Amino acid sequence: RSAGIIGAAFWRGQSRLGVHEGPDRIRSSGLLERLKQQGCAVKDYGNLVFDDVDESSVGLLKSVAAVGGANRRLSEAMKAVKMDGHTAVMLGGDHSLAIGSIHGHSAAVGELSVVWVDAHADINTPLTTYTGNFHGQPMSFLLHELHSKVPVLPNFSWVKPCLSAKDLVYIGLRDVDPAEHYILKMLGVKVFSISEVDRLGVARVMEETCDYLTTRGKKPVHLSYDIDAIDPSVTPATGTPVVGGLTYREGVYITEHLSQTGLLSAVDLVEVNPQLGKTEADVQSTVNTAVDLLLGCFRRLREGNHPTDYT
Ligand SMILES: N[C@@H](CCCCC(O)O)C(=O)O
Ligand SMILES: [Mn+2]
Ligand SMILES: [Mn+2]
Repeated sequence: RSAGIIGAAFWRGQSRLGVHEGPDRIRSSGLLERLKQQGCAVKDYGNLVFDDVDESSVGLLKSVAAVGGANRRLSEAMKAVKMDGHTAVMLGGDHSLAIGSIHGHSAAVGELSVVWVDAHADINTPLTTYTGNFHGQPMSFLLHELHSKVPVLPNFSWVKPCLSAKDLVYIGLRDVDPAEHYILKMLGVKVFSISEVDRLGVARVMEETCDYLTTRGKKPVHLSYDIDAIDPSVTPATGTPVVGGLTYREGVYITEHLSQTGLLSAVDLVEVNPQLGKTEADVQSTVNTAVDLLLGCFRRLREGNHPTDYT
């Protein structure tokens, strides 16, 4: 297995400064070295350089052209990493980056499944959002079923919907807007909210997630992991924390399980904001958890591991 790392130091999908420091902070905590130590080949594609575009708003929508431009650049980069044969790792940056990440992944592999691990559904449209923050809207640009609900926006005309609602599963939802809840119900999207995690346990959630996604054939899986899915007591350094989240153990189990399917083709790790930890320990706990989640995506098991070239 090999990992292709892309840093997307982008924050204009939301309004709290600092999330652009995520990629370098995750790297400096030893992600690449730890991946190599566990037998994974690693290629670091560095941090994307985003053109300066006007950050003007369109009505409530903030930094529209900047978000569209950054995601177009990311989409091109993701496609290139996948064409190079790696499992792609996109380090955010805010969750609006999932637009480019999933779009570029799909440009390389065609049809894919998405597992979205998050406290939030991020499925507002530009017309239902009440904050204007694009990190709450990425899914609306990606789903075929919502295409007619998304208005034409500057720097977004390159985005082509690339995901069907039946190929999407949410895990960890606990802060969903009414409009989002209506959309999820209307489209019949598969959701394992935190209540289902409580009711079923994470092992059953993952079994059902994988059964659901593979009934119509095995597609490459795109795991979009928002660090705020994890409980804020573990990962406080993030922009939209919500109490009652996944434990560290549940969070890592999700990645161990998906890694063992052999279908994991790209991972986003977003919304780590080093400026939002009250203490350095808060930041380190958040970043360490992000690194451990990513290591779990590349076959690290908590039971222990040894080099495959041992007999
Ligand atoms: N639903 C809220 C909060 C979104 C949180 C975004 C995060 O999950 O990436 C909004 O639309 O602004
Ligand atoms: Mn979130
Ligand atoms: Mn999110």
